[in-house]
Amino acid sequence: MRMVTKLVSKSMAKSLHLEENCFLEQFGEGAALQARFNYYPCCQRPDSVLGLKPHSDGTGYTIILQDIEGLQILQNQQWLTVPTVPNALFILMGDQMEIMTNGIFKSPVHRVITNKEKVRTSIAVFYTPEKNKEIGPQDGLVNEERPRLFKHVKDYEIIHWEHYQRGMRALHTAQV
Ligand SMILES: O=C(O)CCC(=O)C(=O)O
Ligand SMILES: [Fe+2]
Repeated sequence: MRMVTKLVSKSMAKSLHLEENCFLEQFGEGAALQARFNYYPCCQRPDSVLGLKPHSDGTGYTIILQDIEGLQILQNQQWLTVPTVPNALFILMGDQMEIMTNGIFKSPVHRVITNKEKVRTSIAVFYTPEKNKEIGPQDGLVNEERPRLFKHVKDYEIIHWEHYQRGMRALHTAQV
């Protein structure tokens, strides 16, 4: 998984014409990788029961492997289903990547719906900056055309969790 995060972090930096290690440096040597194994049983009332409530992740980003469809992303007030691609990992931006890219990569609200016939399992690996490490918009992404949108933050996932439990987003707390 470390290798995946190195590859993904470098690729994202390159795609924004930044020095390839800049995000890895923000995450720090002690960046956390935590895996959550999700099991969604069949549900007789998928019309009224969700597998996971709408939320954004407080991570840098989250690496997801899913066996069947169920994960949905909110875009323009519409829920879009993330397709299952065999042997593919799905990389979902978290709030801290939105902060580091000064709003260029968006951390989407997502949810999991339930299914009458099929059990669903997924593995979510949460990649989060090192404890006590300050992160913020990357220098090359703040300029006259794109003013700074976010402050520097530290241990953002704590405030994110407090908001999550109340069904709220925390990203506004990092806005300038
Ligand atoms: O089960 C999934 O596909 C996504 C899980 C998720 O969004 C989460 O654990 O934060
Ligand atoms: Fe999530």
